[in-house]
Amino acid sequence: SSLPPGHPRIPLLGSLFTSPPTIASLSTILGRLHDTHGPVVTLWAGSKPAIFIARHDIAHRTLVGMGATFAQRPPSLSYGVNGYGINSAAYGSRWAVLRRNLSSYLAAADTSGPLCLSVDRLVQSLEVAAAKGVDCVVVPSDMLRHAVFSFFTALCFGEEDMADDVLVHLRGLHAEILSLVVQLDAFHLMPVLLQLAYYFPRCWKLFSAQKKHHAIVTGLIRARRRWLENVGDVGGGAAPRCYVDTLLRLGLGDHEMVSLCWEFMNAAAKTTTTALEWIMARLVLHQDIQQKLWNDIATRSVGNNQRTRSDRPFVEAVVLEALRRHPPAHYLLAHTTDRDVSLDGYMVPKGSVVNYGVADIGRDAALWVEPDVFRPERFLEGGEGSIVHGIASGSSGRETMKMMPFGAGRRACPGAGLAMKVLQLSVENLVKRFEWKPVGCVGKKVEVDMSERPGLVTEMRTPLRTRLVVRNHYTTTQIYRRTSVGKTL
Ligand code: HEM
Repeated sequence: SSLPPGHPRIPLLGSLFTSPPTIASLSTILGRLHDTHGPVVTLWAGSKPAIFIARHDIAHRTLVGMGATFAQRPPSLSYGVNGYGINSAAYGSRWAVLRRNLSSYLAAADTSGPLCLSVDRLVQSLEVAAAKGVDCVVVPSDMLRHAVFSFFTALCFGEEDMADDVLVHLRGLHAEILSLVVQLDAFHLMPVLLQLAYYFPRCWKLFSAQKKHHAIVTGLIRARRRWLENVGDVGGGAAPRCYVDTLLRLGLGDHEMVSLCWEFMNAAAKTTTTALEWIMARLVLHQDIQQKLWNDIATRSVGNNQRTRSDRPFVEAVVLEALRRHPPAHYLLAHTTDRDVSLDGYMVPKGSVVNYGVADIGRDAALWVEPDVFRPERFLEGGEGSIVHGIASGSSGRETMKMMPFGAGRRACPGAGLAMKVLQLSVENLVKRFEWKPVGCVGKKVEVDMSERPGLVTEMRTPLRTRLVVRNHYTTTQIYRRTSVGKTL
C-alpha cells in the first residue's frame, strides 16, 4: 500500500518551505489537504513523510489500540534545554523512570497551599488593577501568566516566596528562549537544511539565553540541595516537597535536572495560562453562562445537595468545553512508529513523523452538535460529552476520545489532572470575586475578539480586556475555603 495522499514536496526542503516556517502556514496547508483528501494526509519534512490524522477513531486505534507502536518520538537533533526532557526521551526505560517520577510526584504533591497562595495573589493584583483602571477595565493576561508561573515555580523548586525579580527574570528567559526556537522543530517538520539556515543567525542569542537559564536554575537546585542537607534529608527519607527533590533523589546530572525543570515549567505554565485566558474570555462573551456558573457555585457552597442535574460541577463543564473549543495545543508533540503500519489501506512507514489534529477532532461536526457553539451543558449528565473527561488514558474507550486536548495513550500529558484542578479552582475563584463584564458592545451584542494566534500554543490574538466588578459577598480568604474544587485538592 502507499502513503496517505498529500502535499507535493521539493527535494530536501519538503512541503513546508515558507519563510519563516510557521505553525500558521502548517495549519493552512493541513486545512486544505484534509478538505481535499480526508482525515489522513501526508506532508514532507525533507525526505521524511509526516502523517497527520484528524479523526478521533483513527487517533484512538493508533494511540491507544497500538499504544506501544505509536508511543515513540522521532530522534531529536536538539541538545539545548529540551535535550533531556521526558517528552524528547525515546520510549524506553529512561522515559519510563522519568515519567513515573513526575506522575507519582504530581499524584502525591500537596498542591493546595501553593495554589491558594497564587490565586490569592492573583485576586489581589486584579483588584488593584481594576481600582486603578479607567472604569475598572483591565487586561489580565500578564497577571494570569504571572500567577500560574509562580504556582508551578513553587511546585518545581519548592519556593513559595521566590523573590519577584527572580521570578520575572526566569519568566523572561522562558519567553526569550521560546521566541528563538523554531516552533515547527517541536513537530519535527523542519528539514535539516532549513534548521541550519534558520538557527545560524540566532544561535548566539539562543546560546546566551540558555546559559543564563542554566545559571539561574542550577542556583535554585543548589539552594534546594543545601536546604535538604540542613534538615538532614539528603537521603530522601521524607516525602518530596517539590519536583527538584525527586530529581535529586534520582541522582541526575546538572544538565538533566535543568532540562527537566525547563520542561516542567514550559509544559505546564503556558498551556495552563492560555487555557485560563480563553475560559475567562468565553465567560465575558457569554454573560448568561457566567451567571449560571455563579449560581452553581453559590448553590454548591451552601452545601445544597438537592441537585437536579449532573453531579459534575458546572465549572468543570465550562473548563472542558473551553478545552474542546480552544485547546491550547492544536497538535500533539511529534510521534513516530517502530514498524511499518497499515492504516485504512495506507502505509505509515517505520520512522515517519505522525501527528494529530487536536483542534480538528474537538470541532468535528460528525462528533459534536454545532461544534462552533460554546455550550458547557454538553458535558453535563445526558449530554453528548458527559462521559468525556479530557484525559483519555490507555484503557479508555473510543467515545471518551471525542476530544484530546491532553493527547491520549502512553504519551498523554502526565499533568492533565493537575491542569484541570488549577483551571477549575482558578475560574471558580475569579468568578466568585468578580463579575467579568464586557468592555465593547455593539448594540446589545457583546464583542470579544476570539480570533487565534497560531503557535505551539494557540493563544488569543488580542489579549482579553474586561471590566472587573468586585462582588462583595466573599472576602478573599473565604474564597478558597468554600470552593467545591478546593476541598478535593
Ligand atoms: C492545560 C494544560 C496542559 C495542556 C493542554 C497540555 C497538553 C499536552 C499535550 C497535548 C501533550 C502531548 C501529548 C502527546 O504528544 O501525545 C503534553 C505532553 C506533556 N505534558 Fe502537558 N499539558 C498541560 C499541562 C501540563 C502540566 C501541568 C504538566 C506538568 C506539570 C505537563 C507536562 C507534560 C509532559 C512532561 C509531557 C510529555 C509526556 C511524554 O512525552 O511522555 N503538561 N501535554
